Amino acid sequence: MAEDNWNPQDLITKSHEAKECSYSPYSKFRVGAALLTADGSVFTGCNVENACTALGICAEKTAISKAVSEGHRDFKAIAVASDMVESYISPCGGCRQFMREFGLEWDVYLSKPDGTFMKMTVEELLPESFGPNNMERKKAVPLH
Ligand SMILES: O=c1ccn([C@H]2C[C@H](O)[C@@H](CO)O2)c(=O)[nH]1
Ligand SMILES: [Zn+2]
Repeated sequence: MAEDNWNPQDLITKSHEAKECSYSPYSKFRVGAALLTADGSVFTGCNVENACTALGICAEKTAISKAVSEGHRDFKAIAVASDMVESYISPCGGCRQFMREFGLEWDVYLSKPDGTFMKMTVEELLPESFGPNNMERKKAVPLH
């Protein structure tokens, strides 16, 4: 996906494709995510549940962790997909905080299976948030 020339619909399609890998035998609620980084890479994720149900991980967290663990911290957008046709999938509070760690001014596309979406910034999803700037004495080690 080219850096300055990307189509939200492509990212949304990738999030629905990622949903196909959802491991959700307990909730039967499939979620997929596709995260676009500043250099044009896309990292996808799905929710991964567990018999110890509290240990499940959301699709958004999976995608963000994949990207960060491969050296990406600069994000442009994340698309999120579920099977709900009546309402847009809405990231849980934990995922909103997870997104916020990497900035407030990037976009979240909340989608439906027909490809329609609602676009919100991370800041709109999590106003008045607590973030890395509130932890100035614990600066992250820079990548390069
Ligand atoms: O935005 C969301 C909302 C829910 N879930 C997952 C968590 C759990 O596996 C299932 C039901 O909550 O959906 C996500 O992955 N992302
Ligand atoms: Zn979540």
